[in-house]
Amino acid sequence: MEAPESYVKEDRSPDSEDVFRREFKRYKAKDPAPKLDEVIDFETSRDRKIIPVQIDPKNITDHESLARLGLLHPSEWRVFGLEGLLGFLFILNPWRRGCQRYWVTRCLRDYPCKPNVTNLDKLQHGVDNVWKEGYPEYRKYRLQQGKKTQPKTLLHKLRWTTLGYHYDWDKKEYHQDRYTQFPTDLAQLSTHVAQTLGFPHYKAQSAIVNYYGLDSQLGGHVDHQELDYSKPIISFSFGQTAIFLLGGKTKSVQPTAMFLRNGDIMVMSGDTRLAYHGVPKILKPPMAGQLPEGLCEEGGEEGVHESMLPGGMEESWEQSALFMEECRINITVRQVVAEGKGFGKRSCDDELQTEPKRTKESQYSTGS
Ligand SMILES: O=C(O)CCC(=O)C(=O)O
Ligand SMILES: [Fe+2]
Repeated sequence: MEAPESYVKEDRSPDSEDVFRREFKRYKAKDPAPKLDEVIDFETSRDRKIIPVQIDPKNITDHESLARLGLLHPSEWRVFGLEGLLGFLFILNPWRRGCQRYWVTRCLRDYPCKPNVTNLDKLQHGVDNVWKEGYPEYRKYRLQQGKKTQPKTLLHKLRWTTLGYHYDWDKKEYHQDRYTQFPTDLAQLSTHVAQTLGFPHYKAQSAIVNYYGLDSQLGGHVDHQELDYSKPIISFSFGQTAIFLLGGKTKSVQPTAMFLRNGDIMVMSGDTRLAYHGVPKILKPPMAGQLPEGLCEEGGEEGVHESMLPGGMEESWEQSALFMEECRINITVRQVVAEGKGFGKRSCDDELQTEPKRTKESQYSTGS
C-alpha cells in the first residue's frame, strides 16, 4: 500500500452523491471554509440535541486505577449523549492536569516501534523506530519552514500504527496470527473507561492509532471487520481539534458534525457501533504553533502512576510538543473477538443481518 501524500481515506463508491459525502465535502472545503455554527460543541453544550448522561455509581469500581492512568474521578466527568444517536457517548476531556502528555508520548515514541505495524512498513526499507529515525530530519524541516519546496519527512508520512490484532488494510480483515502484545497501559485505560461507562468485561484487543497533519482527512467508513459488535469502539483524541462526522447505518443519513478536541473520549456502541463516520477536517490552531491547553499543563498530581509524571518525559516532551503543534492523534480501541469465541464465527448474528451494504470502497482506502 502506498502512503498517500495527503491522508484521504475517502469513500469512492458509485452512489457517491450521498448525504454523508456531501457533508464531508462541505466541511473539508478550504475556499470558502465552511461555517462551523452547526458543529456540536460539547464544551459549551448549547445544542438542544445534547443529552447529559449520569454515570451509574455502581460502575465506578476502581477510581484509583483511573487516577493512576491520568483520569479524573468519574463523578467529575462530563458525559453526554446525542438525541437520535443511541449508544454514542462523549466524555469531555476527563484528564487530570498534565496527564495527556504521557499518552501522546506513547503514541509518538513507543507504539510505532517494532513489532507493531505502521503504514511506513510498506513504504521503504522498514523502520524500527520511526521517532528516533525521523525526528532530527523533522525538526530541521520545521525550523526551516517557509521553504515550501522542501520534501516532507519520514515523520510527516507516519499515518497509522496498529496494535494487538493488526488490521490488514489490503485484505481488510483481522487475522488471529497477525497479533503482537497489546500495550498493557492502553488496555488498562480502555477497560477501565469501558467499565465506568457500563461495559464490563471489555477486552482491548486491537487499536488503530491515526496521526493527522493539519491537512489530513479520514474518509467516511464503518468499522465492521471486528467480530464482536456488542462491544464498543473507544476513541481517544489528542492534539489539534478535528471535525468529526457521525452518520447512521447508511450514507443517506444526515451526519452530525462535532468537535473532537484534545483529551476528549468518545464511545460508539449500540446503534452507532456500525454508523458511518469520518474526519473531514483538522482545524488549524488559532495561532500557528499553538498547542492545546491540556498539552501545555505540567502535571505532577498525587496518585498518578510514576511513569506518567512529566519528570521522566521532560526532555522528550519538547520534541513531542513541536510535533503536536501540527498534529492530531486519535486512538480507536476495539474488541475484535468475543470472549471464549475464536475467529471463526461472528458473535452477533443479529447485528450481522442489519449490517449496511458494504462496498470494497466503503472501507478504508488509501486514497492513492
Ligand atoms: O480520528 C478519528 O476520530 C476517527 C478514527 C477512526 O474512525 C478509525 O480509526 O477507524
Ligand atoms: Fe473508524
